[in-house]
Amino acid sequence: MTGLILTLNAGSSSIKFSVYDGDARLFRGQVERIGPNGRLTVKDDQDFEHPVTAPDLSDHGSAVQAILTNILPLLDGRKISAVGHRVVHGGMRFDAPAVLADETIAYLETLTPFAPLHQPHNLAGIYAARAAFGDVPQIACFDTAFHRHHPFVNDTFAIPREYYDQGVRRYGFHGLSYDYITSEIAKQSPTLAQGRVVIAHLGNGASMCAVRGGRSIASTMGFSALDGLPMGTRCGQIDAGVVLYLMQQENMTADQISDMLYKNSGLLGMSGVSNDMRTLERSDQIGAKQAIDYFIFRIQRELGAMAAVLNGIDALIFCGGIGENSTLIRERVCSGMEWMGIELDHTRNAENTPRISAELSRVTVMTIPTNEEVVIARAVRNLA
Ligand SMILES: Nc1ncnc2c1ncn2[C@@H]1O[C@H](COP(=O)(O)OP(=O)(O)O)[C@@H](O)[C@H]1O
Ligand SMILES: CC(=O)OP(=O)(O)O
Ligand SMILES: [Mg+2]
Repeated sequence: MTGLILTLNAGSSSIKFSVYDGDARLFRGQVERIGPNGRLTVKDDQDFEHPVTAPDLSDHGSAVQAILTNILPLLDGRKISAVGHRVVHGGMRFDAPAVLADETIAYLETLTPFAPLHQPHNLAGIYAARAAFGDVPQIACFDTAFHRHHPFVNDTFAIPREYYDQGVRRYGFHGLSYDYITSEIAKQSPTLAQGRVVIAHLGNGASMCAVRGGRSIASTMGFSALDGLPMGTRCGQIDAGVVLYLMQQENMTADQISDMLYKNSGLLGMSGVSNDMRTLERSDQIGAKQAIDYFIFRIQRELGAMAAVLNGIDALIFCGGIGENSTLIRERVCSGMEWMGIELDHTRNAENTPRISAELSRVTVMTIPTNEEVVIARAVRNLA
């Protein structure tokens, strides 16, 4: 491929992007906290931060526009020859990246109700890139693909079979991140790559994945990106009876419940303070403390479950905005897990070094910065 590759990775609260020339990354950056306090950063590969103009970062569509307006002038006239997108949901159909034909996009539109906080933003990026770059190949990389070969018991709910056949399954998400981390483990330790690894992707969205021999066995996320751990604004695992109660006794509509569970729950809903872990860590409000306590409790509980599913654990990897940066959260997750063979080295943990477990810890604990863009660019080079 002669031209440049643009990757777009729209999350629930951010859009990350990179520009690659073959394997070499030329630029990267992100719009963080999309909304009234959104912030755009653009860096080159020497980590030099370019000045930006970003008048409107109020929603995902305007954030994509701002990214394009700011990076295209930096390319010295070189053309973008392919665009790779993170797409959260690939449904039952995709277990690998795909070229975005009209018919594929139409299929992805039908999955919006499965991932309302993500899929529309991913599609907005696809439409914006089409408008900006015309016919250049566009490739979708699916968060669900990494998990598509879960054993049946980890793919189903105990409801009538017809719903499984319709696609009501435990898909799992954050697959690009898990794919990247798995490939990094393989580079750093071929022995661990063959082993039983639990990866905790703790960002604004958060999930954990059990990996054996490089393949996903289980995810804490299920049918939607609501399940599992509590997140910035999402509830995580919830008794279906609560949803029935809200409908039947509180007379809430489906839209109201959806808004509540996706946008007003999780760390934000519990704390009444913020969805942002940095703010919660600094807060002295009781709600902030309780929200963090619950976050830790659920991660530890799922860690036990993941280790059981894997028949033991050889490594625990932290990634995502919280996993990569919060010394406190990693410390608290590991504290009390000595029975499982986890022992932190507190100095290394405070330094965010890759290996943060103690020399004699039976389980290797690591912090590995995730990079979904590398996985997207890899797929574009293979398919475009
Ligand atoms: N130094 C830090 N300490 C604690 N939390 C942090 C730190 N840096 C970032 N975070 C948290 O990471 C989360 C965002 O993670 P990220 O993976 O970037 O989000 P997204 O899911 O939108 O991609 C926020 O809750 C933010 O507060
Ligand atoms: C699937 C998901 O939760 O993604 P994000 O962490 O980007 O919100
Ligand atoms: Mg993310």
